[in-house]
Amino acid sequence: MIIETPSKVILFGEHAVVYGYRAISMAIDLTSTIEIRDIDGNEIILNLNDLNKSLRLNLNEIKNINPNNFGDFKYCLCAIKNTINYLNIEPKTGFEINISSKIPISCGLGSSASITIGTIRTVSKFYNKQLKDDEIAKLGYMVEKEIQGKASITDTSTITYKGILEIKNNKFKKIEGKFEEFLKSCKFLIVYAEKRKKKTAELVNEVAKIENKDEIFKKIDKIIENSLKTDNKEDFGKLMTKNHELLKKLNISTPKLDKVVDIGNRFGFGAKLTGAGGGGCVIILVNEEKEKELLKELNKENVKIFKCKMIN
Ligand SMILES: Nc1ncnc2c1ncn2[C@@H]1O[C@H](COP(=O)(O)OP(=O)(O)O)[C@@H](O)[C@H]1O
Ligand SMILES: C[C@@](O)(CCOP(=O)(O)O)CC(=O)O
Ligand SMILES: [Mg+2]
Repeated sequence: MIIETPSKVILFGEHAVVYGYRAISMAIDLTSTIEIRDIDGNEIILNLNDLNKSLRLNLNEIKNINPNNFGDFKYCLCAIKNTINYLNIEPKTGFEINISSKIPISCGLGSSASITIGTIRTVSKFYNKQLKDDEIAKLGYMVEKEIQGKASITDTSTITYKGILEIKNNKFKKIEGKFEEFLKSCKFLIVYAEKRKKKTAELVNEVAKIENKDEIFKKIDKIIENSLKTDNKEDFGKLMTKNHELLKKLNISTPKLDKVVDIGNRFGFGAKLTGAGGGGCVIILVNEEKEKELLKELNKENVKIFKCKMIN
């Protein structure tokens, strides 16, 4: 059995959302693929194809492991463990899981949440249990929280329910109607600017220590309130850039991210870093009249450009 799972991009509100403030996020068509098959014996074999890493463990170990001791395997292992415990089954059949992904790892596009939700769907189906999306999203959120320490439902909910979500107080609402139509008419570019040196967990914990963070988060919340009322790309882009300026005050931007955002401002309607920051990706709202110049400038910067579509 093979299951493909999307990733996400945060349009506004990363970090603030961890503290109950608003965020807007969108599921995108960069996907991870998880394959599961039964094997003889009572083992679990995990192959992380992109990282060239494999792990074998005994089936009866899984229920009590501490995933945080397993490096890059931790999201996948925690998802397997929590799913088996939630389903309340005694696993008897061994299985092998193969993970491969088109989502650049640890750069703000929710690769961890994609792997987590994909693993939960795969393992529950393997045991012939049909989980509802609400159960899958909840299990996924518990995994991100367990590994990150602090987390919001943003990534796991967006990847489970797809489309565009508004998150507030750790609850979500699907964005539909006029604002959805406006967002669908917007062309976004996702630019992988540089490798991120830190994992989301570390960045979330660093932001937690910033004393005036609530003041900054309140300003971000106001930006989102205004963005929800607009149907003008120029205004929307300016709001994205304003959000970026506030993220800089949380010390999660870098000179490279700022440079790409600057190009996004000069040749597009606006731009901001997306996800936990500290490197990784920038999202740019394209001004189609200047798209050629935008791409020309970006191509001078040794970046990778993803033209992603929203998945619903
Ligand atoms: N292709 C993959 N194969 C295996 N594990 C992955 C893969 N992509 C992501 N992960 C897991 O997710 C972690 C990165 O998560 P995180 O730091 O939250 O970054 P992101 O912004 O991409 O979600 C990796 O260290 C690894 O544990
Ligand atoms: C920083 C945060 O708001 C988003 C993190 O996204 P990512 O793992 O960088 O894709 C954390 C969260 O919402 O759990
Ligand atoms: Mg993540």
